Amino acid sequence: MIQFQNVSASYPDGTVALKNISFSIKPGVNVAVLGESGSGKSTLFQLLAGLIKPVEGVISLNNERLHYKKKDLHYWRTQFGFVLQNPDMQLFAPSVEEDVMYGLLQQGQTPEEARVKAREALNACGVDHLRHKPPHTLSAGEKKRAAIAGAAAMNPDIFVMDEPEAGLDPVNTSRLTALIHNFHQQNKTVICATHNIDFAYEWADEWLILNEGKLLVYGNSKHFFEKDSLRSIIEYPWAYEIGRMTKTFPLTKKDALQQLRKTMTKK
Ligand SMILES: Nc1ncnc2c1ncn2[C@@H]1O[C@H](COP(=O)(O)OP(=O)(O)OP(=O)(O)O)[C@@H](O)[C@H]1O
Repeated sequence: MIQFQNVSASYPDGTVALKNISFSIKPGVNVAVLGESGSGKSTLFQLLAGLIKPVEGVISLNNERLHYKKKDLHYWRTQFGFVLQNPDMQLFAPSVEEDVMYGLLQQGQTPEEARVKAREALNACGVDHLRHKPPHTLSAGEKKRAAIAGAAAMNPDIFVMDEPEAGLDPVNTSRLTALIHNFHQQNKTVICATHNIDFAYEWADEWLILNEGKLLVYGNSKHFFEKDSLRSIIEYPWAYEIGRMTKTFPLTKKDALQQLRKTMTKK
């Protein structure tokens, strides 16, 4: 279980990016982190990665508090797979395959084992054909998928992804959704910041909404969108809206489209 207890964070220039945030995320849950630009999503992820320290409050995983000594941080980070907002910050090896293998080799795996796992992850993310290319020559969407493959290859319990769908075309966004469902089946926790609520609606169990550095609401999918008061803050997923109109509440875009077709044919 990941816990934030009264966590506040600020930057050296004095910007207070998060104010007194508390929440708990149970293992195996998919959480969508939403909020306007500048609301504090990336700051929350930097805190989770131990890249910045809170000015107040406690961050813990399975009741173990995050400490900032090099050894503690190293252990903490082995439990997470991070996908940063900007993949250029993450990809550095001469080839995509070497990049994905890097973390595995650091773990002490043999080059043979590392290559097999890297190929599996690259395949799952649809970038195996790019494995020999230098990462900087990839398109933005390809870089993103290579970075996701790097995290997936390490088989962490928790994935933390900052706008992983940004720059992906619809086919690759669907692939990413399938990958998240796959992680879910393996009881992994997925925490994902996104501006695309329709993408999140396909996989999120819980929703965490930030507004100007404050935690506005944390709720589960079942009743989350029934609160009409949230309409002034977020755009509702279109699949939910169709479900509400037709009183069917489908969960997937495919179901929603089918429902819409049925309703249109009746008329
Ligand atoms: N290095 C920094 N130094 C000073 N202020 C920062 C720094 N990084 C972020 N901020 C500020 O902290 C606040 C939260 O920023 P953050 O990047 O966490 O927002 P975000 O919700 O991830 O935004 P976006 O959706 O645009 O990625 C903003 O006011 C931002 O200007």
